[in-house]
Amino acid sequence: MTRHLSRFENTKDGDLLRNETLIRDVVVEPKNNHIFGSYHKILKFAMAFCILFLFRQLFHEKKNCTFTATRTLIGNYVILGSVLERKMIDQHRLCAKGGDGGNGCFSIRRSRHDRRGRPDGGDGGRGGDVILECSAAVWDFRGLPHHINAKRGGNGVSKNMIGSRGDDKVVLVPVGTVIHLIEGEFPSYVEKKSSGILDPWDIPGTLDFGSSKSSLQSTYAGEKVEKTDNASEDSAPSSKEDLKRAPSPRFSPSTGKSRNQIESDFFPKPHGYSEWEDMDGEVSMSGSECEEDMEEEDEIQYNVAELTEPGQQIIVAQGGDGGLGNLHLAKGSKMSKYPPDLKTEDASDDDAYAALNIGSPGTEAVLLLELKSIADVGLVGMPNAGKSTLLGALSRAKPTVGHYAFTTLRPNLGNINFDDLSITVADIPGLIKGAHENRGLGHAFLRHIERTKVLAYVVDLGAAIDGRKGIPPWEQLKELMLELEFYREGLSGRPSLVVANKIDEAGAEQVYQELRQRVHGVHIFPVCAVLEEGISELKAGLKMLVDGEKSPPLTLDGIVID
Ligand SMILES: Nc1nc2c(ncn2[C@@H]2O[C@H](COP(=O)(O)OP(=O)(O)OP(=O)(O)O)[C@@H](O)[C@H]2O)c(=O)[nH]1
Repeated sequence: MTRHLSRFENTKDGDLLRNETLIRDVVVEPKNNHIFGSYHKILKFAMAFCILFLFRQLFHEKKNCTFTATRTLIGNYVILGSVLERKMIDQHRLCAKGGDGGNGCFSIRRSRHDRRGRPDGGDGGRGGDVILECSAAVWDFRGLPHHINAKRGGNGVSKNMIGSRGDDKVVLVPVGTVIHLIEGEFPSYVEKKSSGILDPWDIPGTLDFGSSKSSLQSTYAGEKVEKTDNASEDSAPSSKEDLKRAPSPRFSPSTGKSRNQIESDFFPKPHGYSEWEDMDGEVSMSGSECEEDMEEEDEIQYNVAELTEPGQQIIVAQGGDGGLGNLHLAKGSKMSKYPPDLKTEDASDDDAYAALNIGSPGTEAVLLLELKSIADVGLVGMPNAGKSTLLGALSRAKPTVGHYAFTTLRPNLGNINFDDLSITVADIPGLIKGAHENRGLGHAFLRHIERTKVLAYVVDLGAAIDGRKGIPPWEQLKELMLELEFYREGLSGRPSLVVANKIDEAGAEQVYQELRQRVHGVHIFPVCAVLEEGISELKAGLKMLVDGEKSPPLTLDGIVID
């Protein structure tokens, strides 16, 4: 599937953000390693119980009971499996908080030769980041917690020892996760992991901003990615070196001054270094300006980032910087005199000192995660049209098939392999009239169609024959198209073909002939998904469309209805 992702990279939704950021060792959340984590736990438990029971019976040489126990074991597994199969969770609200930075240490090292002593307090370690990692092992957002907090950095210690860095929290999310920002800081892509020993002072960057907001382009994993237009337009340091020198602008609760302001009081700015001026300007805005910004941030910012490739990582909440130990505070600052003469130092300096000594809080973000499946072909049809059966016939996928509507509750993916190409096909839950108003499975269905390149409309030829109360295939087509258009204009205009399914049913041949007369332009493929008839022709038709060959699409004008 990875190979096809690049096809979406230039779509409006597919614009990616990236950042130059180093990342450290990570602790993977074991809970999310499998979509049905809890489901499998229960099954394992049931299996273990039954196996124990089996051994007990064997031990007592009761063969009849052994047979009963085996049957119970299989029965339990099947029943639990079907009961616990639940609806896909493809939307998730997440509150992420980066770990706070550790506090700097205040320590004076005295010796026989140096009675006055020297400062040797180490700095606090950085807090951990909250990272979302794209993984093919995860199907939906099941098991993903709503609140994720990364670990706090360790406090600095004497003998100039830096506090330990807080552990990152890495959670796995499925391929095709789109991130919307409700509140907080913009996420930033992790470009590469550092292999060496970690620097607790290493500050991951925010977004990589260039001179022109819309023309900014960079590479991620060998592919070109673009920053979305709605990304933040603030100025920020351009290189990692600058980022190290310019700590993130945060406010100190004790002094009311920003961390930048305090640090610039203590450490003189390098001559001609304009970024400091910019950063200061940004931080020292008036209260009313801050409030305005806060109000703006309350609105949801859609599609700030998306994860489309396994292994991609994004920092959604950054750890706070560690506080300075007294060794660093003394160096290069006004406080070169040590220990400080508390009588002569003024109170504001004390406050400022305390503010620098305390680690910064980690950033917080409230996000809305949304899953949009990525496939080359989307099978679109009314419930019971035979989409799941068709997917099984086209690929080796084994989706659930049932003679009742809404058997499919989540998109199933399958691959059609050709010598030179592999096509991903998604069987999407059935669509009913009013789906755009969230009827039936509504948006849960339509969302997944947005990402497919080619649409295969699956119609049931037997729906209205022999006095059945179903909808004739041409009307099915019209309703499907209207629902797509109501949901998002232009969605139905993608390359498409029509699959006339259930041709094996009595009277279906006449319906097929009528369908051909009523629907013009688009290619129609008669198939019997159950018996796998007409499948090879359909595969060839899909390949042609995915390859980008021109073919007349289905249009509303091309459908004739009485
Ligand atoms: N006679 C006949 N029946 C078929 C054919 N294809 C599918 N069916 C039957 O139609 C019923 C519905 O099939 P599904 O594949 O579950 O249909 P679906 O479109 O995935 O249904 P939803 O999950 O509700 O969207 C099942 O009973 C299938 O056996 C076909 O080619 N011929």
